[in-house]
Amino acid sequence: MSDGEPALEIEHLSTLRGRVQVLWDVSLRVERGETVAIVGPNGAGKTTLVGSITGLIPPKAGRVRIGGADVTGLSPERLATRGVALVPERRGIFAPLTVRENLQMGAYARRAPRAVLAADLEGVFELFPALRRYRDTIAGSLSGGEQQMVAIGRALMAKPDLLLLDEPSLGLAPKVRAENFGALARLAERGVTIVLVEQNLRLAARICSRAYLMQRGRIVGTETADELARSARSVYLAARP
Ligand SMILES: Nc1ncnc2c1ncn2[C@@H]1O[C@H](COP(=O)(O)OP(=O)(O)OP(=O)(O)O)[C@@H](O)[C@H]1O
Repeated sequence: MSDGEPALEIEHLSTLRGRVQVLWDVSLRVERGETVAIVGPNGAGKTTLVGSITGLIPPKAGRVRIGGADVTGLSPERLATRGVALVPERRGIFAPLTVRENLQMGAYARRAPRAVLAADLEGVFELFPALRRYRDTIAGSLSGGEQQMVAIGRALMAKPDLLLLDEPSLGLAPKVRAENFGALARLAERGVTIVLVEQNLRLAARICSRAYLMQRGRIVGTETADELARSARSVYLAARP
């Protein structure tokens, strides 16, 4: 990644799913060290946008730049070597492997010395103490929240320049959700660049400094964390009987 360039820059991205256009002229920019949310209702196109950034759903038009380098349409594997780590919706861990093996898989492309990898593993265990306890447990047998810790930990083992998370609050009980967002907040404080795709505005506002709002495949506005927290309150009040 070159100095001074934004961590992520998307310009005029349009993407089809089958024959249906799902993303329309999406542009956004995330500076290094920022934590930025992409929020919007079901079907707004958030997952498609993540897929277009990570090469799973190559765009029809537009550009994706990571640290100034054009990575449009690169495969997820190639993108991983450019410093982008994805925590996918529904987590995508290796269920038959142990927690430790899952975490080690995250570092496979790094060719770092053993001592460095051991220190990084220790860093993940410090962030998620539950994983230290379960390091030799089969990951598939853990709770949803713990599996998400594994997925985030695995992404961190890649030492990413950009951490992308797709709906990390999905389907989790409030307590473990709060724990996991606490860990993300600590990562944000340490200067990890985070792009968080989220439907839960209140949670997004807790860790992000600003947000892009998506609706029907377009970016329709931006909000600061305070504005986002206020919108979360008004959505909540509007939903009350
Ligand atoms: N394989 C597909 N073929 C055609 N249309 C699709 C396909 N997958 C998704 N879509 C449509 O694309 C639109 C955006 O979906 P996407 O999953 O990106 O939204 P989202 O904001 O991530 O929503 P969610 O929170 O439900 O995941 C939706 O209207 C959806 O119906």
